[in-house]
Formats: sequence, C-alpha cells, structure tokens
Amino acid sequence: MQLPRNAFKHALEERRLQIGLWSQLTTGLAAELLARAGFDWIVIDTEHSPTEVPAVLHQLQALAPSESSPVVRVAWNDPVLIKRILDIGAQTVLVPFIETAEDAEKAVAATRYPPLGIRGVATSHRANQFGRIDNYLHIAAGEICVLVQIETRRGLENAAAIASVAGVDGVFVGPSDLSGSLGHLGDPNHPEVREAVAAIHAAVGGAGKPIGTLAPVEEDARRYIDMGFTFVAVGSDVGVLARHTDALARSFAGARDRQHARFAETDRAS
Ligand SMILES: O=C(O)C(=O)C[C@H](O)[C@@H](O)CO
Repeated sequence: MQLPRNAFKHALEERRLQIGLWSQLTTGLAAELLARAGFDWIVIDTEHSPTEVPAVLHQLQALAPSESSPVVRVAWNDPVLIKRILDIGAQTVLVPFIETAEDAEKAVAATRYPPLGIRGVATSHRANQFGRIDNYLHIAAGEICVLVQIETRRGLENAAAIASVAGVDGVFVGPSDLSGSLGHLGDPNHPEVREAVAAIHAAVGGAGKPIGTLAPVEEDARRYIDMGFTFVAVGSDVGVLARHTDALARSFAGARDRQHARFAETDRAS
C-alpha cells in the first residue's frame, strides 16, 4: 500500500495559493459538512477548542475523501501531542508558540523517527494503514508537513532563523497573539503589528519558505494574498456560524416584535 500524498505540502512547495478555513466545531459531522465546501485546507484546532485526540480522528476520517487537506494545530510544541496526532494519520501539523530556531528544531524532531528525530515508533496505526504501508518508518517524513507558528515579539526577532530550520515547511503568523505580544491586544491591524507581519513575511521569504496566516476579515485576507502569502485561512466555522445565525435571528426579530406588540394590544383591550 502507498503512503498517501500530502497535497497541501506539495502545493506549498510549488507556492500554489491555498485558501483555508479554521475549524473549532470539534465533531466529525461538522468536518464532513465543511469537507464539501471547497477549501484547500482546514485547520482542526486543538489549541483553542475542546477538541481532543478522538475528535481529531473523527474529523480526519470525515475529511479523508475530500479535496480539503487537514492541518492539525496541536495545543503546544509537545512531542507527545505531535506523536499522537501523527499516529492517527495527520500529515500536516501546525505547532504554536515557536519563538526560536531551537523551538522549531524540537517541533521538526517530534515528526521524525530516529536517528533524525524522536518520534516514537509504533508498528500499527492509522498513519501506516495498520501496518499495510511498506517501509512507512523510512518514508513517512517525505509526506509530513511541519508548519510553525510565530506569534510573539521574540518569534518576530528570530523569524529568519526559525524559517531556515531544515524540516520547517512553512511559517504561520498568528496575528491575534502577535498583536497581544506587541502591546496591541485585539488590534491586529495596528501599524506596528502590520509592520511586524511584513517583517516576518520578508524573513520567511528570505529563507525560501512559504508563509500563511488566518484572516477572518475579507479585506485583510485579500491584502495578505496580494502580499504573496501562500496559505491563508479566510474564516472560521464558529465565526461564520455565529455571525450568520445572529443575522438570521435579527432579520426576523422585527416580525416577531410586531406580532408580540399586537398580542399585547389585544390583551390590553380585553
Ligand atoms: O494568534 C492567532 O491569530 C492565532 O493563533 C489564531 C487564533 O488562535 C484564533 O483566532 C483561532 O480562533
């Protein structure tokens, strides 16, 4: 049996723009629904959601038949978390809070078997099709994509060194945390944050690696695309659901309030 090809990894290598969606809805059912939407990549976020490993598995299964590549954001740069996610078949991991080249090396090492790294060896799991993929131990890394997240002032200062680490396939800028770290919490469009994003973009480009981000505001997403970002998540499932359900409820609130007022009038009259 062949190792599955990681379409997202190869698209990044070729700098083909990948439009993504952030997912925090946690269930296989939600992932199945999103799988048909037409995004190139979908982040299964375990850092800022209640999603634990079994729920990641259900989401990977739901996304498997689709054209949307799963990207699993682990909760922390922890080799145990990364190992568990790889063993259930994720081929792309996004590792948060990378501040130095050493942090990035640690993330990469967690995805590589010895002697290149420290990934624990299991003989039969979903990633190797329960032992059916020939030579998995020696070829797995070829289809694993490691994205590291820069989201602090320290990460900004070390962006070029982080991006240059061998085995880092791309750098993701976290605008929300970066703005907090730079003293502009809640204002990812503050000029200093924009300047920092531009500096990270230049450093990552200089290292010959692709860069991506999450930009739920359309104007921001289009700006990043115009700047040359290769992978841009343009929204999140919870955001889309919350905003659209708010708007739907609001659009019928007038009809309900008018009808209730008529009831109140009738009550008063009787
Ligand atoms: O710093 C950021 O921006 C991110 O890391 C993305 C966030 O975690 C968040 O917006 C996901 O809901």
